[in-house]
Amino acid sequence: MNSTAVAAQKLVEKTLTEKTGAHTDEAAALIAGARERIDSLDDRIIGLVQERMAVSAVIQEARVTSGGRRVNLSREMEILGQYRDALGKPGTSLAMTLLELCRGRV
Ligand SMILES: C=C(O[C@@H]1C=C(C(=O)O)C=C[C@H]1O)C(=O)O
Repeated sequence: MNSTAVAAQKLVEKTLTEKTGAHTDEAAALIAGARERIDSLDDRIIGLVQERMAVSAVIQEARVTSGGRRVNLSREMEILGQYRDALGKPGTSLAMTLLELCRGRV
């Protein structure tokens, strides 16, 4: 690497360190790599939420078309319990947000 390349590389490293808040290059590289994995997981989670919304809409549509109600509270209680059992109290909030996305506010 010539001196310009070394200077450019140092600039990139400094930026990476600043971006991650790490105090060593090693930690900054680890954080940058792990953040890529988180971005990829978030993309998949968003895709799954959108898929859940579409499946939920099919169920609600079928029930409403058959003369029933859009919302089924006993089923929603089951879902809230499942998320709370798996994730603790914040799991309930997460499930409420998911249900709100899937069927709108009550
Ligand atoms: C999808 C359904 O309809 C509604 C939406 C739900 C959901 O998104 O999980 C759960 C209960 C209902 O309020 C269902 O009854 O299963």
